[in-house]
Amino acid sequence: MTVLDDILAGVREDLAERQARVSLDDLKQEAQRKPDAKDPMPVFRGDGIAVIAEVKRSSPSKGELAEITDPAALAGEYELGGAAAISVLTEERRFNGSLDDLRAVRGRVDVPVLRKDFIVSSYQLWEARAAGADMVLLIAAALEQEALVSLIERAQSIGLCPLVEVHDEEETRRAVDAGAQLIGVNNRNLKTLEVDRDTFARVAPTIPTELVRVAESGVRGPHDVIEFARAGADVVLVGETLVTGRDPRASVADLVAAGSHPAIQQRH
Ligand SMILES: O=P(O)(O)OC[C@@H](O)[C@@H](O)c1c[nH]c2ccccc12
Repeated sequence: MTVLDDILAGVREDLAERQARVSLDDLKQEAQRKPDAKDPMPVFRGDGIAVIAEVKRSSPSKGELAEITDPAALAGEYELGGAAAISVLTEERRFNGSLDDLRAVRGRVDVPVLRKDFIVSSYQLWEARAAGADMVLLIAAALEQEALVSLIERAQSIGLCPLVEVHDEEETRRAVDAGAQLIGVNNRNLKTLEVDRDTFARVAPTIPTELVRVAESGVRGPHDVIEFARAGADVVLVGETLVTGRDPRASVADLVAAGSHPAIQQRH
């Protein structure tokens, strides 16, 4: 059993509990009362490398990273530093996140908000929208092709922008076939939790140029932003470096500045 299998088993148990408490109809009604979702794609395709800054308390590989008593305040700092979007981990068991964190962040920032979780059911898409999310992560390694296709379509139909996460060329082919417009290459293998920063450079060339490419995990600072940009990233997604640093606003600003360096060739 891989780490991913183990995480997914816990996610399914927690999901079943929530489904027993709140009906899908009630969730849909709540989602429909929310303002329309914000589309992150124009900014992602715009000048410079966009930074998605993540609210991440813990991870299965490192345990507790930061206490984060006020996720909204942290997200506010990220936004002031120039983050193009905020990612909020909502998985509870391993990442110590919650949908309450996402709601709090949504209440504070104007930029798009990503629900970062292990989504296996359209119920979780409605939960995301009801909590005010604009984007959702869909992990190719966690989904059969049929489920990936239908979750991408369903997400789009309720106004959510799906970020489809891949880790190798085969998953990339599946994501492209499934109609993904926004593809994240995770430098961390979710089956072993190992980070290999060369993953992005290896996999990115197999993503069609008209799609938007996100480099995920292992971004330690401005130098890595420049490296991933040179390898074809339009966007970087950064968690640990920001939550463990002393000044999250300044850290984001440094990454954003690196991503607008004139030496970086813009693809879009
Ligand atoms: O903390 P890092 O190394 O900057 O990584 C952030 C993000 O990429 C990582 O949290 C992540 C990428 N894909 C995921 C899927 C599930 C949970 C977490 C993740």
